[in-house]
Amino acid sequence: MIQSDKGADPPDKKDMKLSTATNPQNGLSQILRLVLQELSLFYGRDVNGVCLLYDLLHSPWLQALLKIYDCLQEFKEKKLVPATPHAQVLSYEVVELLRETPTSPEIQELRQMLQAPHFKALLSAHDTIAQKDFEPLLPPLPDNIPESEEAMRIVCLVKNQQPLGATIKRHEMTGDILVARIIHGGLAERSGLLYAGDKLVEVNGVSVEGLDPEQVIHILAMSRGTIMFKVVPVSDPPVNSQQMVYVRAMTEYWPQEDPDIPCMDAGLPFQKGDILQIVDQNDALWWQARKISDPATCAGLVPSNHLLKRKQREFWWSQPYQPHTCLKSTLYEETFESDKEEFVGYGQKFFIAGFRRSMRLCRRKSHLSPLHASVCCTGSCYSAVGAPYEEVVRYQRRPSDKYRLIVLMGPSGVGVNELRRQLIEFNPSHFQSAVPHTTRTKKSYEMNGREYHYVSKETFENLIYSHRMLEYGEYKGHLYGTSVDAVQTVLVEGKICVMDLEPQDIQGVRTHELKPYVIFIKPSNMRCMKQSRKNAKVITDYYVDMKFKDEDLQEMENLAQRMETQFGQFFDHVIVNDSLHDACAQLLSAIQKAQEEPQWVPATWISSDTESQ
Ligand SMILES: Nc1ncnc2c1ncn2[C@@H]1O[C@H](COP(=O)(O)OP(=O)(O)OP(=O)(O)O)[C@@H](O)[C@H]1O
Repeated sequence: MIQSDKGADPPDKKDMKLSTATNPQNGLSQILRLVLQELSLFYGRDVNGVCLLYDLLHSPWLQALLKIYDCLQEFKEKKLVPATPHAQVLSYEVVELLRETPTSPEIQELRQMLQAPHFKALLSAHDTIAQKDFEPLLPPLPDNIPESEEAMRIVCLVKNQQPLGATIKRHEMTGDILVARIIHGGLAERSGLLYAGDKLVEVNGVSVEGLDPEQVIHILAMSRGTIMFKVVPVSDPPVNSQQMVYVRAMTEYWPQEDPDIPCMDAGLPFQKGDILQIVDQNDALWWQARKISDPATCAGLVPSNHLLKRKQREFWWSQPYQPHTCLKSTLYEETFESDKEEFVGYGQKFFIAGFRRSMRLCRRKSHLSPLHASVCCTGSCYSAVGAPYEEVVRYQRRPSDKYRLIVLMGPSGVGVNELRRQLIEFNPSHFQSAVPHTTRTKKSYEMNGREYHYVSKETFENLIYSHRMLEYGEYKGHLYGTSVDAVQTVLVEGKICVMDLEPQDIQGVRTHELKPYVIFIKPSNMRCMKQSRKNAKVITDYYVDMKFKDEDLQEMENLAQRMETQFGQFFDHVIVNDSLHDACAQLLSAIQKAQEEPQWVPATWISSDTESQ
């Protein structure tokens, strides 16, 4: 026990011995208080810098700092001495006092008690303990530490169900076992005790010298509870100062199928369209990433952009030649020269542009035309060697911004047009289609700019070559298509433009100007489709009122699968069109979210946005 030596000082000396901190004359806090008082006199006047100085000296952090300083000063100046002499003096003085005092039975009893062996033993025990120093006793440093000796670090980690979150490798030249990388969010990283580059010397007391990394991993795998590493720390631990980057996976990746991955168990599998948070790009070949859908888990290894591109290219070259990968339905292959009603929207409550019966058909048929191939295949078809990751950012449309273009996509007959029509009928002042262009001549009952924009073939082709056509096709010798300007006209009016597209046209609309939100309309399973499409009619240009056959439904399902496999990375939302009522409700809600809630969009859309402001 230690205590302050207050009792030893005469009362008049006590004040002097008080710390400068508690002495009201000398304490720093007191000095500061006086300065503040002085300053407060000038505070109201316009003296240069006084207010700033006053505020600074008055700041709570400075006050707190001074308090700590004062406390430390006070503590420093208190003479803390062991209690031993004190206790001895006390017992001696009491005994002396008792001797001098006239004896009485009570004092006699007290004297006996104080002189009793157990009381003496108690005082002696107290003094012995008071003399003890309870600070930990460190062993003396050996005098003969060789200069070449490397500093070691002992690291103990308690292994639970999760992996350690570190990978090891053997140094090519020295054969040392090194920590290759520390996985973000893993046990090793959270401990803050192991770094990439640390040299393993022992694991659980077993020397790793001469062992293969696999043997070391085996030791680790067999260990339960606490694992003790003896490591030679890396001289310069790597610092991850990189910014977090978010990317959309434009391809899929399965670590189990990749023989090149440095550690298969540490790999992160992902699918097209997954949003990944890249947490570490220090390694040129292997990045560390997390799925944003699963942020709590520790990161995993993914190939870097450069490496994945290389892998894609190698895979692409290893595939047999395919002339074109555009998707094409076999549902409609014949042509039927009839003059039947052209607009599906005809005969309804009001006319809706952009619902020409053959619009989707002509686009599908035209994808093999030389004109389309010359424009489309240069860049708009997603090629196998396209960027494997697309950097994305969170985008929240401001109320003053134009609405995002809504793109519906799906296999023939799934209900893309039906849903689009229902949406526009539900609120025609809010949702609208763009008026398409055509090279055919205007009919007597039509109006330029209502059913179509009627233009010459030359004008139409110029629009295509200048990339102002979002989609187009040839049908019965005439060109049909939707231009960027037609979509912009709807958006500028403050309405939501809803259009349908073939998947191969998707790249053309993905611009910062339109910021499209792509909704994939998917068929449900065959059993449900048979039920829900019992009374539905296939819309073709060669049969009227043809019912869906099983083959049609099967074809639809197959095509939907191919679309998802090939273009799934572009889909922002997927709706299964089983019950039309439910699908409409889901569509409305998805569109509302797209316009009002933050969404992941390509980073280039936003940076070009800022530039244009
Ligand atoms: N959920 C549904 N339940 C029942 N019938 C539906 C449903 N969705 C669409 N249909 C019907 O299926 C038929 C085909 O729909 P729609 O014309 O919209 O297909 P599409 O995807 O636009 O394909 P295409 O462009 O080839 O015509 C229409 O008769 C439509 O009313």
